[in-house]
Amino acid sequence: MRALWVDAGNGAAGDMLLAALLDAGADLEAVRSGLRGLAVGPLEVDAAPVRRHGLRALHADVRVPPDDVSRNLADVTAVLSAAELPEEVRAFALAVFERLARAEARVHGVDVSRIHFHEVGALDAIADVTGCALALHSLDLLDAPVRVVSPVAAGSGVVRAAHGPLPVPVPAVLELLTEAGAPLRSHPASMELCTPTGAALLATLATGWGPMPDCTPTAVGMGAGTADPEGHPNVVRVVVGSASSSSSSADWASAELHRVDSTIDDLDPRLWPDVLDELRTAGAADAWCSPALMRKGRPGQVLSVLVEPSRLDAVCRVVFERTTSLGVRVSSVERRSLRRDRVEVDVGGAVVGVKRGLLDGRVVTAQPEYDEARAAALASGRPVHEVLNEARTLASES
Ligand SMILES: O=C([S-])c1cc(C(=O)S)c[n+]([C@@H]2O[C@H](COP(=O)(O)O)[C@@H](O)[C@H]2O)c1
Ligand code: NI
Repeated sequence: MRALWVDAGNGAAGDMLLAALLDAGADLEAVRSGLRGLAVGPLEVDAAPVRRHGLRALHADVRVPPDDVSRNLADVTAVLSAAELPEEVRAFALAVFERLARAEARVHGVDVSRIHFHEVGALDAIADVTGCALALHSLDLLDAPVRVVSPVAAGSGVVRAAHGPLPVPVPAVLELLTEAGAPLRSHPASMELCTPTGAALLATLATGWGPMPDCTPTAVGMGAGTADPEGHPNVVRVVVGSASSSSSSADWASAELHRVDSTIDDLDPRLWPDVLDELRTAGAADAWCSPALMRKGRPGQVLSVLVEPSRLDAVCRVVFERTTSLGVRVSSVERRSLRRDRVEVDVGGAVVGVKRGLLDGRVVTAQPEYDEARAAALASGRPVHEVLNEARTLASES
């Protein structure tokens, strides 16, 4: 079973990831020819060996025509939709830009439809993202069930961007990594180590976060950034291999998480939705409540949270600060997640997205996005359950 581990312990940027994947054996010609299919070019990429702190690495030189267009998500989607690309490559690149758009929307406090990418929608970002998608495709990793990313170093200091000076980690990076439940790693370098494009790529490709999974490596890639700071090698490492049975005995990803439980019978019930939201913001991979009958026959809730080890303290802090809990139980759990994808189906002329769970190459669950099914039902005057059933059937067959 194909497996990928990305070592982002010195940060990550789009061009560094592309270089690392090329160094691990991705076909440069396939990347070049895919980029030629984008109508905004010519987008050129070359790769050359460099040394960073005594280590050999590959540097990707991505060249794009002069461009001062400010693009929004619809513009980037149009570019990618019109391009001649393998469908999985297009879907991956679109997913990266959708993540970027959601993060930008939250950072700037506007609706996703109204965000304008500045640097992150520029041609070099489009080339980096599409190039990484093509490189992952060439390494047969786009649907690999095990794709783990190490704790990410985001850096510190201040960077000058189109918005003016931004604190590092830049806001979009923190949003992207928080939404994805990524563990962060502190790093001595005072510079931007992880860029928004790098964070969006990591978040989209990661099926899990943590140390290298049990695997037999077949290739290693070192991707260098342009900067060569004095204090550390500015590189991303990737390890490509096959996952051994202990990391995942079937077509699913495995991750070691903590589970935090606390029984609570005296919290104002109106506060629960905000508590669950705050836990997710603090890095919870999942958070929920289940009703329980407690001491003295009082109805209460068992609050349960799944969280990466590096976010455990932040989650416990939210439980103690935002609820009436006086103590939590922490245990270790293994989470197994089905490989999943998203397809879009046409139900009576309306597009409905469907999330599918895959096992051994088969679709075992297909769940239409309720809001999209509801909109399609309203537009056609059909009952929602009929639209849901049709979307589910179409997605299971596609
Ligand atoms: O383009 C935009 S809107 C933008 C937003 C942010 C925020 O954190 S908000 C940061 N930046 C900076 O742009 C450069 C380029 O980023 P790439 O991901 O394209 O390499 C980088 O310094 C970001 O911090 C841009
Ligand atoms: Ni921004």
